[in-house]
Amino acid sequence: MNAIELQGIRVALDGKQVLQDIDLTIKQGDFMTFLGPSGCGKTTLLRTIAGLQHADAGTITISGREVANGEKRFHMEPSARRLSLVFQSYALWPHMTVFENVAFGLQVRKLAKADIRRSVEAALDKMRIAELVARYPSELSGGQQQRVAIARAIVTEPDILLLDEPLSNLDAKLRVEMRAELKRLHQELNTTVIYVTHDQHEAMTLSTQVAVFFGGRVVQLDKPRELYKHPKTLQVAEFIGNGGMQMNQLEGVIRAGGGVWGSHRLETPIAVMPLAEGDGVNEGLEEGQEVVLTIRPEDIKLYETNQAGSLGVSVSAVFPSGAETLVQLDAGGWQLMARVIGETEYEPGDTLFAVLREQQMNVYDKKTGFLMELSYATTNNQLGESSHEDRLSYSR
Ligand SMILES: Nc1ncnc2c1ncn2[C@@H]1O[C@H](COP(=O)(O)OP(=O)(O)OP(=O)(O)O)[C@@H](O)[C@H]1O
Repeated sequence: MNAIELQGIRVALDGKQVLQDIDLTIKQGDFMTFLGPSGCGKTTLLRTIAGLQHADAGTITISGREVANGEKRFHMEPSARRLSLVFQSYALWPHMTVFENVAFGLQVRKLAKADIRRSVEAALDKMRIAELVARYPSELSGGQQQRVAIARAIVTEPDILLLDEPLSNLDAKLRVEMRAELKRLHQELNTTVIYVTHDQHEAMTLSTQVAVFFGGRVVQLDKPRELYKHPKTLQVAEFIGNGGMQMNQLEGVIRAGGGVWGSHRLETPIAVMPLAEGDGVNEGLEEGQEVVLTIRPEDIKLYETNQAGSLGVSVSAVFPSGAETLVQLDAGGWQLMARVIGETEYEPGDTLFAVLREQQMNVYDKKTGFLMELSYATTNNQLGESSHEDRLSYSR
């Protein structure tokens, strides 16, 4: 059974449409992340699922039960939806001990004292903070407070756990630690989790599914790996490419018999991809169509000797970081970043040969921003065997 189904959800706040026709299915046991820039509606959708915000239109079904219907003005109380919400601010009660904070939700339900104690201890154990049981929030670090907030959310054994940027108030080291804790917790509890963040790393490392939001719409729903490999629009590619996950962008143009990349403002193209023809392949391409190609640094391989289809480049800067080295390259005036595992001996000014792995390139229509499905005439891992003479050259 699906844990949550959203159909046609619309929400306006202060006369402004904040969510527009959201359709989304979240499966039981998924770790679904709502990812997107600030103000795109992630929190509003989370609050709408929780029942803290009413949908103007659309339906929400949780575990097969309709909990909201905008058209019918039906909105089930948040407490009846069997879900728990953890906010960015931990919102612990300062005058209560850790035990009392975590026990509160169970006391409201008037459970037996012995059962409450057992459940609270189990939740604190899961969050690895059993020893803090008698402390007050003011005696806890930020990370410990967030663990208490999560213990409080899981103690009621909700079907669904909603987490709104729960790590954003923590320092970098604690964030990494808590990320691992959340992953472990999800695997252990097998609860459906919805997680809001604008941090791509968090989304990639934690989620089973990611919904990318822009302007109140879900623009892509995918597994993290797919999202990383094939962003459906240039906007998504650029967003995913921020935050340390660099993405190279090259402008190009479609010419008869080939796609020409990185050449838009250059006399000589830095790369030409022979496009396959016939049987409807690559139909609809227009001569002169402007495109943007993206390729990740790890998909550019560097060689010291000339390779078939390689590109002559010069090293403009080297950024070692221990496990890997980023090498900035100048390709005929175009800057590219390549990632090399470990350390390198390369130095600025060195001449190298770069091979762009064609299967890992994404090509977008510059006008619409949508990913294009292109088939190339060569399927080897390199640029193709085209010699420089074969390349279609044109001037600015
Ligand atoms: N109570 C409100 N009244 C009016 N507009 C609101 C209200 N709450 C949010 N908004 C607007 O709705 C839009 C979506 O806000 P929301 O908080 O859902 O975005 P978000 O993607 O979660 O952003 P962030 O990552 O900054 O929290 C924003 O433009 C915001 O200004």
